[in-house]
Amino acid sequence: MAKTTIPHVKPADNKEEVSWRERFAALGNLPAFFRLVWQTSPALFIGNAALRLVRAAIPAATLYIGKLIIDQVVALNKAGDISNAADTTQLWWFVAAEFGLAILSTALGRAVSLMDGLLGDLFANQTSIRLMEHAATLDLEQFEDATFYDKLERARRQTTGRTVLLSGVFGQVQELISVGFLAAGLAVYNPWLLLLILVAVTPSFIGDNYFNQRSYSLSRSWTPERRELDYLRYIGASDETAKEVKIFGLSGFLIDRFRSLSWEYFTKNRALAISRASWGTLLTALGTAGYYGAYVWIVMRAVNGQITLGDLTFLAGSFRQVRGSLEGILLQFSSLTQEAIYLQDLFDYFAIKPLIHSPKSTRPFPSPIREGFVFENVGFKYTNSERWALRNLSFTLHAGEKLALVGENGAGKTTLVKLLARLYDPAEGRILLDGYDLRDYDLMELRRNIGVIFQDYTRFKMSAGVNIAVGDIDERTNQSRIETSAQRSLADTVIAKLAGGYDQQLGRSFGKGVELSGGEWQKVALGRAYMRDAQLIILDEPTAALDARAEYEVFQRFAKLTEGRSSVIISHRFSTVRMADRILVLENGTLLEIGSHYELLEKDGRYAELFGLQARGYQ
Ligand SMILES: Nc1ncnc2c1ncn2[C@@H]1O[C@H](COP(=O)(O)OP(=O)(O)OP(=O)(O)O)[C@@H](O)[C@H]1O
Repeated sequence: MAKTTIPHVKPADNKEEVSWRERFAALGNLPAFFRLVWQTSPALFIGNAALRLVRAAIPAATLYIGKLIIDQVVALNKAGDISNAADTTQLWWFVAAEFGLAILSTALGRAVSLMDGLLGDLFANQTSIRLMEHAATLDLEQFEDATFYDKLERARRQTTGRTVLLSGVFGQVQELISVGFLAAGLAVYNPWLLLLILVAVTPSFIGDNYFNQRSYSLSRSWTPERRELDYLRYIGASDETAKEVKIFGLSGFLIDRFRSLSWEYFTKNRALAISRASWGTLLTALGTAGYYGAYVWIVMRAVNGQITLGDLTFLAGSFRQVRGSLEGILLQFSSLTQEAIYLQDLFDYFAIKPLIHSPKSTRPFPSPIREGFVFENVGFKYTNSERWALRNLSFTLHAGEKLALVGENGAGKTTLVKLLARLYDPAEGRILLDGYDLRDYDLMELRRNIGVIFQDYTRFKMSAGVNIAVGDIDERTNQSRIETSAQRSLADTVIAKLAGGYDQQLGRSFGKGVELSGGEWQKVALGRAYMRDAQLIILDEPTAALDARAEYEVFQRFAKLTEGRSSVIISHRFSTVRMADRILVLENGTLLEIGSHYELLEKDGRYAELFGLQARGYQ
């Protein structure tokens, strides 16, 4: 992926107003933007620029030929010999030339918008890919941060509609060149006309800038609410939520929230749009008055015979076009700075750097792991929380050991697992692997050696085979490996019942997808653990949805299949937990007890209490 160096300005995240200085500074993003567009397709980029250049010369040329035609007609009239074929040859050549220019202009216009469209589509695709690539490098913690999500959301919106900016800037340059030609013609007659035009368009330029700024600020400050609106629209009409929305009768509640939030946004936008339209009309009228002032002056000169009729049409036409083009340029300029500020959001997102990464020089990953993982006084706090999720945690997960984590909801079990996989780094203390800090190893290699199935595993709306293969996606075409993994996790019996077998689309979102039961999904997800040839396998409540027989079978197999490897199991079922070599009991993020099932029963502490509670429940 090509590297892009960027941000020039950074409007503070929730700031409502964007100053003029910031708007101009945001234009500094344009070179980086054009680099991205150039990388998208150099051929389309050059083609587009070249065609626009040619097109820029057409208006002045057309007007000038128009002037020649009129002067010629007047001259022929004066001579009183319009029927003389020899004298009209030149006239018809001029007409033919104007006709040719008109055709050329239309053809070029079509070609340019075709190229804009193609380039825009390609650019949107490539930016989406970059967006996903960058997301893959970021930390889990960054995804859990609401302001990050707002940035991501704004960046995502940049991936479409960027053709506006693209054709805007190209069009701007094209217009400027056009105006250059026309203005040169006007200046020859009277340079003051140019000044008059500039004065005439200034009020509407200032007005437009002001309103663009307000509209950007409004849209920016409403990013969280717009995200909420999207979310409400999604949960109000989605297969995933339909069940609960119906049972609990939530649609009224969701619609009310959507209605009030969207109405609030609409009214703010409407107020802005109305005042923009009113001021726009007034300020443009000022410009029109300026134009007619100049027009009167030109007409008077023609009446007095100071300029020819051809000159009159050329000047009036040029004047009208220069005014229109200048107005367009200035208007575009203000929306251009607005687009450039939006662009800042995209670049801001790309500028977010992950905090968890591999060190410059890495230590080779032990194969096999000899000593195991050692937690030394580990503490961790989520950024958006005041509480320590884990604190003063010290224990060893020996190589080849089967460790179970037990604790009440919120005790910190999942957090511990996330630290092992370096989804987060400890805020205090450290985790060692075979004597060295986890941070000394290559991050990808560490993750390759650890297989984790989380309790909230993802149900990919893809084929059954892919849903297992995600455990080691490089092996997705290795059918026998997928099937073996499925047998080990009991997913094979689930898949045998599917009409499409391993190719069966799961989930109802696409085509002929079928939905699985909770336990069936869990068996499929468990298969991922066996796809991965990991040295440490972690199952976070992997059997919560399984029936008693399936759970028993899964663990019998799991014990056998993880022989010689380390494993961590989180479970609230003591029938599962007791099979572990040692059990670690967590409470409020701290270690309460650690030992084998029998040791802990003998100790008669919290584990014995919880075990007794559950056992009594079955009596
Ligand atoms: N992403 C997060 N951001 C902020 N706080 C979090 C986050 N994830 C977990 N927590 C908090 O950290 C604490 C430990 O959570 P953790 O998920 O590790 O508990 P657990 O023992 O796995 O619970 P359970 O048995 O319910 O799965 C909880 O108080 C929880 O509210």
